[in-house]
Amino acid sequence: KRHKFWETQPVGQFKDLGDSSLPEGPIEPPTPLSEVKQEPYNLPNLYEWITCDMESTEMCTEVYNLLSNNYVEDDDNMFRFNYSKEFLHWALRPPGHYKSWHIGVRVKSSKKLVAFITGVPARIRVRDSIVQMAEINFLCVHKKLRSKRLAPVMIKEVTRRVHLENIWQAAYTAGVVLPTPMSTCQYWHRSLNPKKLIDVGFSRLGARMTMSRTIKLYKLPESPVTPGFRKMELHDVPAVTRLLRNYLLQFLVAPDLDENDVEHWLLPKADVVDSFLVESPETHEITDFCSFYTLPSSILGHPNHSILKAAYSYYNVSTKTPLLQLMNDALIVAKQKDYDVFNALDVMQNDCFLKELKFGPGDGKLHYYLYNYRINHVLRPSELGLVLL
Ligand SMILES: COc1cccc(CC(=N)NC(=O)c2cccnc2OC2CCNCC2)c1
Repeated sequence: KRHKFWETQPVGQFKDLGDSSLPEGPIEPPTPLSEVKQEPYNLPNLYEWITCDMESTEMCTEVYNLLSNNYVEDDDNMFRFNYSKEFLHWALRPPGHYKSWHIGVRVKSSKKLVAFITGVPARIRVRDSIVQMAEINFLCVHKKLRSKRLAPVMIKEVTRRVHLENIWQAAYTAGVVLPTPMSTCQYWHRSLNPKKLIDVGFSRLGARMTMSRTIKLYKLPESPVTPGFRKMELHDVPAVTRLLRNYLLQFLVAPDLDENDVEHWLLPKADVVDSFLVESPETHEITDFCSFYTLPSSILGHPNHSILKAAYSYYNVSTKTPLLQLMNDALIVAKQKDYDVFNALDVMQNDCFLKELKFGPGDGKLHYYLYNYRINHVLRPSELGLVLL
C-alpha cells in the first residue's frame, strides 16, 4: 500500500532493496544549520505546539494520561501500553537529552494535550561507524484526532528540532511495515502467572491441558540458582560498562554506551528498570548481567483485572553463566516481583533461550528502522543489539 509521506523522506525505499550499488551510510548530507527551517511546522488551526517539560509533575501526568488512553494497543485491542510517569521521566531524560525534543500538541482553547512525540540522543554503532542519532518514540495522536494527517507533521517537527541540534540520523520501531525495515523481530512471551493470563485472554489454555497442569508447567524455583547473582549497584557501573561494551561488539547495530549511559539506563529503578549481575564468589569478577524494564499494559474492559504487569527483556550479557541459566534467574526474580509475563524479542542471542525457557511466540512483529541511513542488507534479529523502550 502506498506510503504517501514516507516516499518523501530520506529512508530506504522498497524499490532500492537489493540495489547494492547504493552505498551504505547517510542517504542525504547534513544541511547547513542556517538552512534548517527555523520556525515550527504549521498545525491545523485549532492546535498549537507545546514543549513538554518532563521535569514538571503536572506535565508528566498529562503525558501519562494521553498515552494511557491513546497509545499502542495489541492487534486485538485487548491491551494498551500503560507506561508509568516514573518510566516516562526516566526514558526521556538520559544524559544529553534535549527538552525541545519532547513535543506535544494541544488544543489552543482548552489547552488539552492531544498528541505527543519524543526524541532522545543516542550514540549507535552501525557496523564500524558510530553515528549520533535520535531515538524516536511515543508517537501518539488522540483517538479522536486520527486520520487528520497529524502524525506526518509531528514527525517533520521532531525531525526539524533534531536537525537544529546538528543530528541527521534517527532510529525507531513500529508494529507496522513502513519503508524500509532494517530488521524485523518476532516477540515472545513467557507466562509467569498463567492463570491470570488465561483469565484476561492474553494466553489460551493449551490443547489437552488443565489449568493446574498449566500452572505446574510454568512453575519456577523460589529464588535464583546462580551463585553470586545479585542486584546491580552504583559501584558496579564501570565493570558492567566494560562487560556490556565488549559483548555488544558482536552485533552489527548496537548502542555505544559509556559509563554515564550505563548509570542512567541500567541502574535499578523501582518499577522502571531492574538489573542483576553475577559476581564470582571466588574472584569477585563480574561475569554476567541481565536486565528487564517494566511496562504494564491496561487490560481493556475486563471485569476483575485492569493491569497486566509485564517485564521486557532489556540488555543481557553472559560470559561465564550459560545465558539459559542467567535468563531463568531473570524469570525467577520477575516472578518473585509479581510480574504476570516476561516479554522478549528474538534479538541478540535471545533465540538460544526462548523455546527452552517456555516462551511462546507473540502474534506480531516489531520492525526496526533507521532514518537517513541506508543499510544494504536487512539485518537478522541475531545481528541486532539494540532494544528500544
Ligand atoms: C500486552 O499488551 C500489549 C499492548 C500493546 C501492544 C502489544 C503488542 C506489541 N506491540 N508488543 C511489542 O511491541 C513488544 C513486544 C515484546 C517486546 N517489546 C515490544 O515493544 C517494546 C519495544 C517498542 N516499543 C514498545 C515496547 C501488547
